[in-house]
Amino acid sequence: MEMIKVSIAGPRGRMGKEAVTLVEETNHFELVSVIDHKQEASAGVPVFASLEECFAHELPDVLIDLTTPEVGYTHTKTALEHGVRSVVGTTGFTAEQLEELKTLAEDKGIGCIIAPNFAIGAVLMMKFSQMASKYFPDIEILELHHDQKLDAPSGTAVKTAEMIREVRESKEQGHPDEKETLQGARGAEMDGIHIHSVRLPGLVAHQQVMLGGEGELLTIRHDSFHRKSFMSGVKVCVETVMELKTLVYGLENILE
Ligand SMILES: NC(=O)C1=CN([C@@H]2O[C@H](COP(=O)(O)OP(=O)(O)OC[C@H]3O[C@@H](n4cnc5c(N)ncnc54)[C@H](OP(=O)(O)O)[C@@H]3O)[C@@H](O)[C@H]2O)C=CC1
Ligand SMILES: O=C(O)C1=N[C@H](C(=O)O)C[C@H](O)C1
Repeated sequence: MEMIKVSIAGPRGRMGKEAVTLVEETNHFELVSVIDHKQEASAGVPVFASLEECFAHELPDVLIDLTTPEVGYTHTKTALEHGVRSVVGTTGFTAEQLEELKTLAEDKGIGCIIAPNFAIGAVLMMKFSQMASKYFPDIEILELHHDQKLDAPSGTAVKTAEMIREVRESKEQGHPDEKETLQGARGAEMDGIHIHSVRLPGLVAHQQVMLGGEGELLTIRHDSFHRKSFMSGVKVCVETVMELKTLVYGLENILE
């Protein structure tokens, strides 16, 4: 297999550290640089304070971005403008930003993968929920994460609701006259699906999709107990993005 040169943005972060280890331990990946705005990372490769400085030094084949919503969007855009493929785990992008980045990837004719969840089990949980929603259209999503997470709802919860929207008629759920006596009690809402976000120390990344029917409840749940759970997905994305000429949003679209 041909060697793939990789740069990682956010190498000191919870996900970034795991990604550095993954790239270092994969024979056909080579870590060529990291981007750390505080230049505190010790990765044994050049550390750049910005993506522009990094690209001026050497263009990698693939940028892995694991930063924050604003930084991740800017990095992905900058990478595409420089003709560099990106694998983006960072969540919190708007639909408009995704559309803009897709147009840019296609204009440049290069690959980009934005995957709100790299865990294979989480992708299956989303697919199973999509399948089940045809039979149980009343759905509430409960996502639970560590208390350092910046975005709510999680990218996974948003993606789950989007996938369900592809196969389920729009639906008002709950009593038509229901009123919140405490704002937020019914959570956020996407296409009638209510999304509830829990943030607590001790949690990693968890999601439970509850589908209610007459006299029954189907619960589909996934738990990531360790961030290693995301790394096989990152590896597949780095390999696959080399072959793409467009932006793919969601790991489910590249798994066989
Ligand atoms: N797709 C998936 O499967 C997963 C996605 N995620 C997503 O990945 C992202 C990162 O999560 P996580 O690792 O937990 O977060 P962390 O806060 O642990 O890591 C983010 C890192 O990015 C750094 N950073 C911020 N700005 C810049 C910049 N301009 N240049 C370089 N680095 C920068 C931060 O540094 P500092 O703190 O010093 O500012 C920090 O080290 C989030 O959006 C999260 O939702 C998380 C898990 C799985
Ligand atoms: O911030 C996290 O931790 C995670 N973020 C992603 C999301 O927003 O869905 C993926 C996973 O849930 C962990």
